[in-house]
Amino acid sequence: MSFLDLPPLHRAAGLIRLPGSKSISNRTLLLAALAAGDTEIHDLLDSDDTRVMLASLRQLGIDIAPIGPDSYRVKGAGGVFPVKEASLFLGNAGTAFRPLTAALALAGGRYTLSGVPRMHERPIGDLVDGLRQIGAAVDYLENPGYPPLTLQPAAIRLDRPIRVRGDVSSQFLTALLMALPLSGQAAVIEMSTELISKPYIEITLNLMARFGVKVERQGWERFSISAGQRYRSPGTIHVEGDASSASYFLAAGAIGGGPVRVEGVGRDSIQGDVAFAAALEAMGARIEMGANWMEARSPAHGKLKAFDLDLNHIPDAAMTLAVAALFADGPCTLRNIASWRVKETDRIAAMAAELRKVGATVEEDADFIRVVPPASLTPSASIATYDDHRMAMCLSLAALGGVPVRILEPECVAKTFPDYFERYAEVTAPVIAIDGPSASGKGTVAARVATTLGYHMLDSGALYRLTALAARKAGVAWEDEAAVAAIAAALPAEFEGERILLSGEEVSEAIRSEEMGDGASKVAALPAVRAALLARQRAYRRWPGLVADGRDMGSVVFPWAECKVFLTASAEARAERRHKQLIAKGVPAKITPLLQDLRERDARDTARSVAPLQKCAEAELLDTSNLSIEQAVAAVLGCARERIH
Ligand SMILES: Nc1ncnc2c1ncn2[C@@H]1O[C@H](COP(=O)(O)OP(=O)(O)OP(=O)(O)O)[C@@H](O)[C@H]1O
Ligand SMILES: Nc1ccn([C@H]2C[C@H](O)[C@@H](COP(=O)(O)O)O2)c(=O)n1
Repeated sequence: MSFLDLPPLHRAAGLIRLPGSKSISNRTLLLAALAAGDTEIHDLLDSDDTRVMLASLRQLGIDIAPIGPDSYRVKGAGGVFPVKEASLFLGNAGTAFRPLTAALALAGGRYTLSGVPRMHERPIGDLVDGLRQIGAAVDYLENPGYPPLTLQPAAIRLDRPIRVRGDVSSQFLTALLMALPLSGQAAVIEMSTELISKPYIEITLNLMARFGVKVERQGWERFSISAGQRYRSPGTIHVEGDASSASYFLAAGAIGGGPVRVEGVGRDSIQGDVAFAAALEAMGARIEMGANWMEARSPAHGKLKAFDLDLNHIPDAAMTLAVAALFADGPCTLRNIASWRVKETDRIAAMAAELRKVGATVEEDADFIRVVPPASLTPSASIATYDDHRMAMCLSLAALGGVPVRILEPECVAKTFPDYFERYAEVTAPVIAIDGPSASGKGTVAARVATTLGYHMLDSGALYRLTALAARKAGVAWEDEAAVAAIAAALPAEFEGERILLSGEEVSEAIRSEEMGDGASKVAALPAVRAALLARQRAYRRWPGLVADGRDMGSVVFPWAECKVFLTASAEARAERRHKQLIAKGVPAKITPLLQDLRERDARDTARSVAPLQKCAEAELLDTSNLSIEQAVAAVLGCARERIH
């Protein structure tokens, strides 16, 4: 069985650009396919569930072309699927299965829809009942009330309101709402029970409106669509970041100190799960929010507070609260979450079982769960994930209790967040940032510290040197900001141990020349080049930790680094070191021009407008003019031991 061992984590701080929202991605794909005209969709989520929807729509004859990273052009079929007979396999993607069932029931073709075994255990009877009321020919292929399904052409009549239950899944209502405009007739849906997860219906109505179809809503009991409304492409749609995925990072910030900032959702979001931030705030976490971002930090004093909340409106993000409860100052109760029982797994039972493994006392019932946090978490729990992405992501937060945690079958996160664990490491792995001027010994010291601690290493100067070399090879002037930035953004560089490759060619020595050092300093002064290399540098932050050396590691790239060192030495000592280094390599060199060159480089690196070389207030100053390498290494290790838990 596959597994991932998370190390004990003590702190979370950093910045995450969220993947696209699953709910918005799959709704938008379907609406774009049903609309008249072409739609460009940008920032689409790339995950198992969206791949299922893309593949199904293509199978149904919809022309969908990639036009860039996470961007597609969908040629709308104007409400008529070109393919009239198909057998679709929809995995465990509820956001594909339910809406496609309704849309295909009105499409006048012969279709079968099936999924993985768990999908065949997830109820769909309420939706089928609703479709049958309007004359749709939908039949169960195995067990009544559950997929797989078969659909046949039928005459659709909308002469009476459709009565549908809303207390098992709001996706049934979403599916009907999105499909009914295909009939061209006036349609009315009346809820026969209380509707759960209302914010998901708001997403549906919002997106339908963007595609030109207006739904009149009377409370949450009755929905009307007037006759003759057709989907029309809005032209371009940008998918927001996923608010449910944001919950793991916000919780990490609330548990592990923070700040953890997520970009892609914020105050202007159409997703109900942004309300998760309010629940964290109720626990005492400090939350800040902008139009398109949210940020969480631990309470100013003491632990997170216990809670007793009705979480019906945020069923997915509520799972994250169940794990945050491990860090609360008392028992926490999550109410009105019966829908958890029919999700990817029975999430109430699964959550209870796994929280017990890390030491919590858990009480569960049909629609609530109560978590009593332990005094300290049980180390080395093996967490089962039930082929449920959210179980894996939520339970990863337990490691923030300073205990190792094993996540079994971690690949299940691919359903909505394929690189979740890499991103989680980017806010939780400890960082030692070593900045300083040229030839101060940063690289030498950083490499030895990394080896001693078993940490990863980032030589950020090498990226600027590689950019300068790549520009030279491409005949691009080092002053040409836009062209050099384009090179930096797509830098074909690989690091294989000591070997550095550019487009497959070894350049380990070539980038170390004084000329490339000078070129690096010049391209590094260009803001667009620095911006192009920022995310790439941050991606080096991996468990168990990172030692990063450069000029702006502590100030810009890793401002959250636990341990920051400003390593320096007098210009004379540095010129002498560089001289020795070059002579040892058999490169002829003279002290005076080296000293002159170092001073010029210092001046340029210090005076530039973006990310200048400077000592941050919180960085430890280490002057190595009169220190041996061993003494310098010992000093940095001392700082790391003191500042990293
Ligand atoms: N106390 C010391 N600490 C670190 N390095 C030292 C020390 N004394 C001598 N050196 C030597 O100084 C030389 C320059 O070190 P290094 O290349 O690590 O510097 P750097 O700051 O990374 O330079 P650059 O920024 O130009 O890459 C190396 O040959 C190293 O062995
Ligand atoms: N984080 C960094 C790293 C390097 N640079 C620039 C400035 C240096 O002159 C040049 C080469 O770096 P070195 O290999 O000597 O460490 O790259 C920077 O601006 N920011």
